[in-house]
Amino acid sequence: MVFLRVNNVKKSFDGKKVLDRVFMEVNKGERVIIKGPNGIGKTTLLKIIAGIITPDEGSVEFYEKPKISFQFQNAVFLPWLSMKENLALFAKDTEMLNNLIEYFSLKDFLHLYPSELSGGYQQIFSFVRTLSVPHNLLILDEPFKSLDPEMKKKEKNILKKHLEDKKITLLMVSHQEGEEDKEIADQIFTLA
Ligand SMILES: Nc1ncnc2c1ncn2[C@@H]1O[C@H](COP(=O)(O)OP(=O)(O)OP(=O)(O)O)[C@@H](O)[C@H]1O
Repeated sequence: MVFLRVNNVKKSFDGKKVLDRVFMEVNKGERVIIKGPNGIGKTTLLKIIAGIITPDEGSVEFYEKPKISFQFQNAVFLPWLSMKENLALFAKDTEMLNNLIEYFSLKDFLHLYPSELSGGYQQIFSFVRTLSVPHNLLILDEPFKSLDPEMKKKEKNILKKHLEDKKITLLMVSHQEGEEDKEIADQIFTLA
């Protein structure tokens, strides 16, 4: 069953063509990894699908009402709130949130402010928040960036379990090497 279709999408910034005639079809529950060199337009495509950026031409059609949770490439938190307060703002699935706090051993970090966390832990908190926002379409922009191999494995394992359990559709930008993407992806979509 088709979940979404990207139909002939074009986008330019300041007269520079970034996306040109992009077509994409994603089935419900499918896991799509989007690849391509830096600056080719991967984030722009994700933002167009999420409705954050409007395409110059073309359209994105959904065949089921999307409930989107989006992890941005750079973690965005309110600097004047603790991590606990930041999570409480959006992470409405408290069962998922508490399970993930336990799984990633984050309890000791909850009282800290975003600027007091390492880059890797900011990414993990961002991932935890994204999974704890109710969704049927999960959009992850380089979620493994800045993670050490052990954390990356942990994050991948919980992501796979989450997708399997709930029939969630995944769009993910990733720069993983070689066979690594195949652990998660049903479809690899390359922008060139
Ligand atoms: N709001 C914007 N205004 C102007 N130019 C933009 C804007 N957003 C993106 N661009 C440009 O569009 C191009 C594609 O950017 P995008 O972030 O989509 O690439 P990417 O493939 O995700 O790159 P990376 O792998 O480095 O994250 C870049 O040249 C970027 O500078």
